[in-house]
Amino acid sequence: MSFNYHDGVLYAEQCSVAELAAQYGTPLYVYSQQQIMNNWQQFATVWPAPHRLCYAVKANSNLAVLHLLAQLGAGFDIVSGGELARVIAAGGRADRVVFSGVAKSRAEMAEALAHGIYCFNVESAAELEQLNEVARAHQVMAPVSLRVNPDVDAQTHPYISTGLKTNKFGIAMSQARDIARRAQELPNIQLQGVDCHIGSQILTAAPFLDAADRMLALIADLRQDGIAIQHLNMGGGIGISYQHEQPLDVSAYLLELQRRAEALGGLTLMLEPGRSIVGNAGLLVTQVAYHKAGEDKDFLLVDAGMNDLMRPALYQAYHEIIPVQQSAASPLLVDVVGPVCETGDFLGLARHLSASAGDLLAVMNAGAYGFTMSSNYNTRPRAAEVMVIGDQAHLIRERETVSDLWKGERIVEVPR
Ligand SMILES: Cc1ncc(COP(=O)(O)O)c(C=O)c1O
Ligand SMILES: N[C@@H](CCCC[NH3+])C(=O)O
Repeated sequence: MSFNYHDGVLYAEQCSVAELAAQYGTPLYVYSQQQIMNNWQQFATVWPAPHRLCYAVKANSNLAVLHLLAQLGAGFDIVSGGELARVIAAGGRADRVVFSGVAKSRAEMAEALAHGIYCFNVESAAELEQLNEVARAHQVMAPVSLRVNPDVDAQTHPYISTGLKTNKFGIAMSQARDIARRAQELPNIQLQGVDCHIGSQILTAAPFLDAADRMLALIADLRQDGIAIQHLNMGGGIGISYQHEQPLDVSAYLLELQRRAEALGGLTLMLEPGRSIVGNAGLLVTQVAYHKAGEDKDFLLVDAGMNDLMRPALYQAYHEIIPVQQSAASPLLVDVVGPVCETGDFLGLARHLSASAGDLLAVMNAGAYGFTMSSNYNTRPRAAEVMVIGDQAHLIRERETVSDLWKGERIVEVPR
């Protein structure tokens, strides 16, 4: 791991987290470049070409993170025109981009066609028809993968489960053959593959392999219908350890996927990992503003809130919270809560910590869906982000200033 204690002080690679907080202020996101690279290699070493890894940009879309992954040879899974623009700005290759999302606009389709992306992961019959129209208007062929909903239970939090037929995502398995046939008929659609994504923070291989079997059976059916399918994209979703969970063995999963796909033959495999690439490579540093002794329990009131890290409030997600400077004082039972005016504004409940005003805490495993889900609620500027490379720290996003937050707003005079 790239975050370790030395003489009681937390380090990110060879940089003291306390010194980073002193230099850049808090709340502060700190990422380890080495950890991102290690996570990437874990996939890349067992995934020989032509198989392709498309990093899910939504997990962490900082340009420095995207640039690093582009240099490592990554493709990118995007869900908006904004994410496409980020990939391009970071030096990513458009021809390695796959475009997911249930409600792509015409403008987003046109933009992605102009850049020559690898394919659109199409999620409905209506989207397919619209994409054909947009491609025809631009006199190009639109490369397409059909995102199918395999109806498997990913056994994860209901808000991040996407592969059940009650979820909004993907084309129902029962409609996939008809829609594939329609794709063949449409003059500006080039059907290349099929994909699925069953959910996120999945800790066992079983739901993935169950989905893979269903997708492979579909590919066999489509081929029987005379429809050539060249790739199978199994999406992202590989979980990480936030508490003491045992995550699945990535290489074993990838090898088993390859083994099952080889039985069918002629398939390029793709994945869209997000969290498993950046999740454990980031932490959020926050400073304790006050210690409040309550009647029933104590609170540590800190300067990071749900607007900085939304996962605890939104999913009751657990993030380990540790002191930046270890102390010998005996820990107290506390709720670690933010400054936002919401009861759901907590980073951790019922934790054993000894910390007082001015002390720094690190919220661990915050590299994925941390900064990207942050907001300006309560007119709070978003945190700065720092990338650590060995003993060097690089400011990769400045803290917002308050006046940034009303850019574009207009005062309207009240009629007299
Ligand atoms: C279509 C798609 N692909 C990939 C991902 C990345 O998932 P994860 O970060 O769990 O790997 C997501 C998010 O859940 C997604 O919706
Ligand atoms: N945002 C979720 C992950 C899933 C999002 C993408 N489908 C999280 O923080 O865990």
